[in-house]
Amino acid sequence: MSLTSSTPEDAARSASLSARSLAILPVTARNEALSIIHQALSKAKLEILEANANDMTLAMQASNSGTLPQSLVKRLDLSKPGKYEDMLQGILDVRSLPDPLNQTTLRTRLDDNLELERVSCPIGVLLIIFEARPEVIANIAALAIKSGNAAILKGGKESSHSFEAISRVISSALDETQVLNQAIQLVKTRNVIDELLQLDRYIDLVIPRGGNELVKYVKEHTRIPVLGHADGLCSVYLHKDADPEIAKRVVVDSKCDYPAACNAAETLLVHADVLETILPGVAEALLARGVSLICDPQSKSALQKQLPSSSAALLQEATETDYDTEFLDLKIAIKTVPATSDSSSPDASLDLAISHINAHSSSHTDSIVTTDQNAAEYFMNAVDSAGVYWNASTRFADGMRYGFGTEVGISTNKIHSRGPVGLEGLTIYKYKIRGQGQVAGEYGAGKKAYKHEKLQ
Ligand SMILES: NC(=O)C1=CN([C@@H]2O[C@H](COP(=O)(O)OP(=O)(O)OC[C@H]3O[C@@H](n4cnc5c(N)ncnc54)[C@H](OP(=O)(O)O)[C@@H]3O)[C@@H](O)[C@H]2O)C=CC1
Ligand SMILES: N[C@@H](CCC(=O)OP(=O)(O)O)C(=O)O
Repeated sequence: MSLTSSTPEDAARSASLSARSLAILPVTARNEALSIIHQALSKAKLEILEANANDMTLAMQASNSGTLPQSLVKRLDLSKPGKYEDMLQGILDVRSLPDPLNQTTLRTRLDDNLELERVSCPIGVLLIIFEARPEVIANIAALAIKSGNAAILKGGKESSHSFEAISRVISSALDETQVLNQAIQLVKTRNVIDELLQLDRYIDLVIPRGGNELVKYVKEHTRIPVLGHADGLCSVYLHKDADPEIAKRVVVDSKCDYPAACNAAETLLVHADVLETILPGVAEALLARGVSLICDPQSKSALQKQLPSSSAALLQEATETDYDTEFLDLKIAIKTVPATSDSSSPDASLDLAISHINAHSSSHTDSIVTTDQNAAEYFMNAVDSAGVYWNASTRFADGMRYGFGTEVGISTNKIHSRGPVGLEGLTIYKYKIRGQGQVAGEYGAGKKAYKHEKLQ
């Protein structure tokens, strides 16, 4: 990993050259590089946590003076129990996954001794811009190396000490491997991004992971394909026949497990029939975890009837913008889905919930709680999001939880990869033809015919 390429163009050019050599390294060499990085990061834990403590001191000062959101401080904190170990485990998990390269996904006999094959391969050079979450650098470095891609990384400025310490360790670890040091490049400041975005001759894909503004900015300033990982405005919908215990578990986990994450729920949709039956238990559980409930008039009046007055006094009133807000905090906007019937639809309320989600969510992850399998399958087919869940927390949207080892982030793009991006999301394919001197002009009307036989 290079910390010091002299210009953005040098960084991109050398990354591009390294990508060529990485693409043809055997999986044993790529895995060995991951083992060496893992050992180095394990050994350097104290040094890295010290650097992270420096970032945290500055971030907490800024947060106390109101200039930095709490959600950013939470993401930045690498000392939270288990976080460092999860980062290390992610590297080992990626190492144990099957090689994503050179996998044949199609074979066709075009004619005798003329075979077509589709084979997975790396994308090339990735430019990945992400938030101030220090462990992401190790996650992405592991995925990039295993998938044979070079990567240029830019983390959030608040994580600069942690980022530099982790980069230094990965950089000297790479010197002991067959992966060229320049395959993973670091850029430290945002002012080089504009120039990198112009280098489409060297960079093959940009992955901006952060707020909508970042993704929009990148899309407007480059000709390089962009795989946006934008905000997560995730919803949970409690249908009329939801199981009350499942409703409580799913909603509380979706909101409270890690409120600063993009896969935390921000909106709770509730069928009108269960406002006074299931919602109160869910609301009490959320209030007990310190969540502010921002309610529409129907849900507020139902809860005022059902909750003790001390809890009812905590309810807040929603405005329309609350249903378009990613709080990243212990807050949730509650909206009632009217109990309605419509002869043209078997379940008009379900359609209303789906329409709300398709209009207001960020196509990241949305969940329905219901005991009705048909309603659940209908919801999962009709909601246009990267993750659509039934009776499960939105917090499952994650590469580690999907068995991808770890993730680059969660793509909110529709192509080329959607949801948590792991090794498969970082590969593309090429077509190989093996022939014996055949030419295209031999085939066609009145000439030889193609066989087009599917091969195993
Ligand atoms: N879908 C997903 O996988 C993820 C989504 N998110 C979303 O990200 C948001 C939180 O992250 P937040 O800290 O606000 O992230 P930001 O979008 O503010 O920043 C993320 C990164 O982008 C850089 N950046 C921002 N704007 C520009 C620009 N115009 N030009 C160049 N670089 C730029 C920042 O640089 P600098 O720090 O130097 O300013 C930082 O490195 C939430 O909405 C969350 O849901 C977060 C993580 C993953
Ligand atoms: N997939 C990760 C969260 C990904 C993510 O975007 O996180 P964040 O940077 O906190 O918004 C997880 O479940 O913790």
